[in-house]
Amino acid sequence: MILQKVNQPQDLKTLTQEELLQLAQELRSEIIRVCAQNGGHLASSLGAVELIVALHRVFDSPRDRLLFDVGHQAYAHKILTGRKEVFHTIRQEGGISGFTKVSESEHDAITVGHASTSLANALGMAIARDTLGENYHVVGIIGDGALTGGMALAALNVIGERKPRLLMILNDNEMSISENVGALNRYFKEYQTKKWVQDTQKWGKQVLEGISPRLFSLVDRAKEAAKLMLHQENPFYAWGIRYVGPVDGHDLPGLIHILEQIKELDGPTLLHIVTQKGKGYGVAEEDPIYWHGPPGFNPQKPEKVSKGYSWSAAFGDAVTELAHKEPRLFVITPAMREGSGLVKYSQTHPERYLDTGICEDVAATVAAGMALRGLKPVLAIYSTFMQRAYDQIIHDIAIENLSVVFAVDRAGIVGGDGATHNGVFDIAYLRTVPNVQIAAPKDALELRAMLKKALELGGPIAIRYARDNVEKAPEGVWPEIEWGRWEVLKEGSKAYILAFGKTLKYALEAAQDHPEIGVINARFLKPLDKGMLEALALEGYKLVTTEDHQKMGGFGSAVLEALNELGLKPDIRVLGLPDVFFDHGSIPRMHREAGIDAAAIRAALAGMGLEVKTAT
Ligand SMILES: CC(=O)c1sc(CCOP(=O)(O)OP(=O)(O)O)c(C)[n+]1Cc1cnc(C)nc1N
Ligand SMILES: [Mg+2]
Repeated sequence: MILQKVNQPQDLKTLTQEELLQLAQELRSEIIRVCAQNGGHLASSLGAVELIVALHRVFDSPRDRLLFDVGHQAYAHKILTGRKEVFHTIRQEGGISGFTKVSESEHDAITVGHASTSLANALGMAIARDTLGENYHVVGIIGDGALTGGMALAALNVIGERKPRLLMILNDNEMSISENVGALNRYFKEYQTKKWVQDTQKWGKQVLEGISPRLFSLVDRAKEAAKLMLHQENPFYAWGIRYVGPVDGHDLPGLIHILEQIKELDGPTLLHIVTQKGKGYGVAEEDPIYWHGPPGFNPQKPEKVSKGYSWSAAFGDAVTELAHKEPRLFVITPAMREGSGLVKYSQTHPERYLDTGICEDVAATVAAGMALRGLKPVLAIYSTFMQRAYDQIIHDIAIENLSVVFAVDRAGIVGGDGATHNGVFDIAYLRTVPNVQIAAPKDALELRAMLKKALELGGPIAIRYARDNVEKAPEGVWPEIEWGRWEVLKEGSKAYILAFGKTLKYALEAAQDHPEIGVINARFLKPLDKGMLEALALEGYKLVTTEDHQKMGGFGSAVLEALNELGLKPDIRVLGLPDVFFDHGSIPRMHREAGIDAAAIRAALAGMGLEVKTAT
């Protein structure tokens, strides 16, 4: 086993070409083995194995800085940089992160999880290096999906003007999570498949390698330059960035050779490599969408497993049905078709579906344009990724009170993806925006009622739901809902728990066998049900609010502000996430630690003088 001899990147420098090829295979096997037990970003990491081996062969991490965009494809990088003994803990409770993370290793140049940040970060590092008179390489590694993000494209614009010594590697597998989209993606697809590019590459390489590698490399570079000239419409040419490629991203000797050739070039260079997502593992090559991020599986007999009926599926079913009745409904996703439950919708209503690529800001403002011209856009977006559209929500949608429905998925702590993916800030940043309304359904039926009502009401409305399973609602059923009214689920004689969203299940658990404790489905946060709140306070009930969101600025804050406006001071406790980031791990454990679960609710009630069983 070669991997036994490799603990740090410098151990690659002495390996022969055969040993490096063997190492790549061993890395692949280890990634498959660990993803089979833990789940994880299998297909992306398999596709980046040769690239990562070549990078650590040619460059000197941690002196040289390797920045992985999104960071989900970096499993081989983690194994090669001193973490092979703990790689089996990836994404697990107390284990290493599933993305690169600065605090985890000196070899992890950036902490990531959101796409499209690597190039701007790399530019910053290159400028710092040059300003401080230091000397090391900065390499940004970005996928074709991440390159659809505005941040990445804008960074190229600055890089091409400033022209620092910087290497960018476009890992082009034509996939985001779904098939990749966008004009740039289409251009490269044509460009790569241009017959003459492929033929010249293949023929040229065979003939010239027979003569002399030195001659080959000279001609190889001449051909690159010629191609660039021939392809003046090549967008990188316009950006003032030297473009090299496309080259085979699985040809390890070829990658090492070309990286050595371009490593010392001055100015910004983009190396375009073509890879296969899922490379080396049949099922993942055939279906890189499912195997982008599978749960655990049997490595000998890998099969797709259903993860149950989720909130995303409930949303997808509802919006697919609604679109039959509402011809102006139009659904937008920023590159999360599968994650947002939109596969069926996209097949049923392709003419009213748009995948913008990984650009949530663009998606939000496209929705604004649609609303301005008579459509009823529904933007399906994860809470965490909606952070990328904050200004657009204010500037392009809320000021004019445009009718955009935000189907906010993954609201709350999400588990394996950790701090970069938790959806725990959206209430705070949405509720301060005038005209925006915020609701959280308790089940799939209430989701349908809210979606339908939101489309009727108009204005910017966010309907948020967690990364969780939910009971399927019957087709064709569209209940009415009294907008802005909370729902008493359980009467209480002394206290009420006001639960917003996912914590409702904890509230019901806490109130079980306690006739003195009532439970309210506080499903509307903006507008808050001030009438019910006032009545509860005036009647002297003790109150506890709960939410799977930062305590600061969340649902509880809204309740306290309302009570203050009403001039009421009931005995109240606000339970929410503390002012820290939650890493990857078990959601129930993090909820327990955060103090928002049933035990925490009972402890709060006990602290207010109620006789409750505190052990649940
Ligand atoms: C992990 C995660 O959240 C991923 S990985 C991924 C596809 C990236 O495609 P790319 O071509 O860059 O890489 P590839 O998988 O190797 O093909 C998306 C859209 N996401 C979700 C997502 C959405 N939006 C933003 C801003 N960031 C992320 N990370
Ligand atoms: Mg890709």
